[in-house]
Amino acid sequence: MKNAASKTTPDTTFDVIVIGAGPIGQSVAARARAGGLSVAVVEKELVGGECSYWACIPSKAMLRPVVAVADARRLDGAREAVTGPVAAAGVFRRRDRYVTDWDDSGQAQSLADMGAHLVRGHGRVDGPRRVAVATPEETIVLLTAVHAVVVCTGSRAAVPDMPGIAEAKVWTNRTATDTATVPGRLAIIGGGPVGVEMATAWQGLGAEVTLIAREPRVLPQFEEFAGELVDASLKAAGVDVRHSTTVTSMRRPSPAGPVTLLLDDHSEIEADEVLAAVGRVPLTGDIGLETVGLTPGSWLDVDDTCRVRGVEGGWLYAAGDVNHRALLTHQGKYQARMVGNAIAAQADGRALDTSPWGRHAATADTHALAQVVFTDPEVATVGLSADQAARDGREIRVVDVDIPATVVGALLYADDYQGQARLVLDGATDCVLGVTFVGYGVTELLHSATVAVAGQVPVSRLWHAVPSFPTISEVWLRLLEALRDGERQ
Ligand SMILES: Cc1cc2nc3c(=O)[nH]c(=O)nc-3n(C[C@H](O)[C@H](O)[C@H](O)COP(=O)(O)OP(=O)(O)OC[C@H]3O[C@@H](n4cnc5c(N)ncnc54)[C@H](O)[C@@H]3O)c2cc1C
Ligand SMILES: NC(=O)c1ccc[n+]([C@@H]2O[C@H](COP(=O)([O-])OP(=O)(O)OC[C@H]3O[C@@H](n4cnc5c(N)ncnc54)[C@H](O)[C@@H]3O)[C@@H](O)[C@H]2O)c1
Repeated sequence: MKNAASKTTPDTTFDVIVIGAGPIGQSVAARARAGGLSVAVVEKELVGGECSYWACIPSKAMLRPVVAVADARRLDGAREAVTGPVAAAGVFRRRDRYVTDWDDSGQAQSLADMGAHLVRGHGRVDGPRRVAVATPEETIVLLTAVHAVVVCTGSRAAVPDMPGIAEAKVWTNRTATDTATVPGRLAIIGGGPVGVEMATAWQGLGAEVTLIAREPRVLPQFEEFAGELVDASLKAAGVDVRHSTTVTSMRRPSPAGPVTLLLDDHSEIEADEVLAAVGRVPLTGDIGLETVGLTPGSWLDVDDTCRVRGVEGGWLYAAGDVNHRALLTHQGKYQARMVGNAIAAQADGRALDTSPWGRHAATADTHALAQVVFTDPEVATVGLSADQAARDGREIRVVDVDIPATVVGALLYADDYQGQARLVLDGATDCVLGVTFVGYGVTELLHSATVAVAGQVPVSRLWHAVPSFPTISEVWLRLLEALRDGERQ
């Protein structure tokens, strides 16, 4: 791992201090600089964070070649051109290029270009408006913030507690995205986004993957049909998917030998590596929260402007994974824009607009959260699922369409298209509350749905948004027709 040279400044008072230079910290810095404020950014590892080097970027760099080959295999005429397996070495080279060989000098330069001061080292809050940075040179740099400190320290992989797990040396998202050899057999614990994406990638790269999901289906937090379609496709690709199954212990008697996993049904699985994909833990254990009356190790509880609750003076903010609102890069960057704008507005003496959908309220986190899971088929979803809307006590209308049965553009895209779409409407206003698409090539459709949900577009107006023929986006028309046909019955 290479680090760009450290650069601190003699001036230790800044308008804003950001702890953590992942995508979210960088975005806060950019907005605060755009608002005319001076900014220090503290980073203990690589500028760019988990997302750039061990999460979004490397995982998608590895998945795209796997899915491109699968796409070709779904087309008569193109299928014949695929004459061998995915070349893992080429995929790893591609990934290494996208993570710039884990060298952050380019991203450090971007911070410098925006006029933010990078301080390399471990940052800790040190009482009100102060941050102490333990530098690699073993000095302490004390920084003072005039307006705000923003915690953007992100999260790390959770590792389940069970006998034998320490000796088994399990993979986390880091190993799963920076390893350059394909294990013969890979067992994955957890059927969330990390579990299903990594199962897709590593099975595609040649490993024999077993996916162990605690719930009755994978992707339990999404619409039921999403989990079912992804589940079926993983099985069709050769993944051994076990549902409603828990690993109770594991043993790896020899460090270079295989791992044996004991399951709750008393059966055993042998694997060469095991990936823990069971969620995240906040990186707040050692950032000085106790100096301002907060609990170390906890997710930071924030309001809609991402200001941390319970801190006198309101100078502490938290954005990105660390506040647990939405563990996604784009949603965190959205929060960062709110935070940067709010701090700049307050520094200027301007009032904040914190009303729902206001300029300084991250309303989309709760009402228009968008996410794509890059499996094959992909899952693209925004807003509320039918279950979430019902749990909120809303009166809703739900309509589903079978994409290959109704959308010719989908069939032109893939000869054996698999997919489904769901529209969730507010029964009182007929506005779009949520949309889920599952299918090949649906990722780029998602933003149409995001605009409809965030814009609270009513169905009557959607009829005037005419999708082009013959594209997969004609699924919108089929959803409206299914809704109208349902009304006639
Ligand atoms: C395998 C995987 C794939 C993913 N894919 C996607 C995807 O496709 N799309 C998507 O939207 N999201 C994806 N995510 C989620 C995404 O990675 C996170 O939501 C995102 O990284 C959060 O950004 P962040 O800036 O809050 O935290 P991070 O990216 O974790 O950055 C935090 C930074 O803070 C630094 N830091 C921590 N503590 C300190 C300290 N005390 N002092 C100084 N610096 C500190 C860290 O070194 C790090 O650089 C994925 C996650 C995983 C695990
Ligand atoms: N494309 C994307 O947007 C993308 C991709 C990867 C990750 N992410 C984000 O990163 C975060 C982490 O993802 P994740 O999949 O690790 O977490 P997750 O919390 O979304 O899913 C983890 C799954 O593991 C299960 N689990 C928990 N403990 C377990 C145990 N001991 N044994 C078996 N199963 C167990 C959970 O029930 C859950 O289904 C999520 O918020 C996710 O949205 C996003």
